[in-house]
Amino acid sequence: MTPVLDAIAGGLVVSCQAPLGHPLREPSVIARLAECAALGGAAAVRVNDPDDVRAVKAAVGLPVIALHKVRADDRDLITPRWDLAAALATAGADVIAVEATGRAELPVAAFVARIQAELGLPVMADVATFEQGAAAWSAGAELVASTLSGYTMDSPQQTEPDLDLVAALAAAGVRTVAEGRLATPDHVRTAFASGAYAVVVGTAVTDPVALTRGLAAATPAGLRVSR
Ligand SMILES: CC(=O)N[C@H](C=O)[C@@H](O)[C@H](O)[C@H](O)COP(=O)(O)O
Repeated sequence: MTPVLDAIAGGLVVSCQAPLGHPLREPSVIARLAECAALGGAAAVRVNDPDDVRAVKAAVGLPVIALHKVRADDRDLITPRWDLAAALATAGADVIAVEATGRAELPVAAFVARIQAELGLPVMADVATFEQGAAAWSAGAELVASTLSGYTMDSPQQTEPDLDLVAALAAAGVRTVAEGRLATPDHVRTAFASGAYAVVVGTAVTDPVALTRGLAAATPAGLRVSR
């Protein structure tokens, strides 16, 4: 087992990301979010794009699970190309997260094998369904994450985390990371009770716009606006 897998076992990974146009979309700010995650007891952070990876690596000693989002017609794809994975490794990534839904430029087995062989890094396969997760695990991905469930046509659309997917993958012996819409300590506890190896939380920790929106929507003024 690689040391980074030991480091995140049973732990919280904080996803420190900000989408294009977000006021926090600036590497030095993302690095500050990663510092907060470290102070709060995170086992690792998940970070988008090489500039942010470099800034975070300079700021904290935590392992970095790195990805590079690419906008497609319907949604962001997670590191769908080899050149993006290689650039993340150069920036200091400890784990490469990849699109494992069949929409990367390489079939999952070839992509995973190339990252492991040429970059020497473990792979987190981001999936939406059990079949994709089982295939990525068979292909040798060190971690399989439920990241994309709810964001594809072939996965359940829901506001809650897909802990059924986490439970099914874990029961099949897959080293499974619960990611996507986890927002409360109860979600975290339930994810581990479902067999998760680690959990990733993003928005609920690092997006004050989303947090404000949720609270504002509960005010009389917010309720009037949303009607
Ligand atoms: C679907 C997709 O593109 N997910 C991205 C993956 O890196 C991020 O935008 C999410 O914030 C991350 O997965 C954590 O999830 P949540 O923010 O729900 O805790």
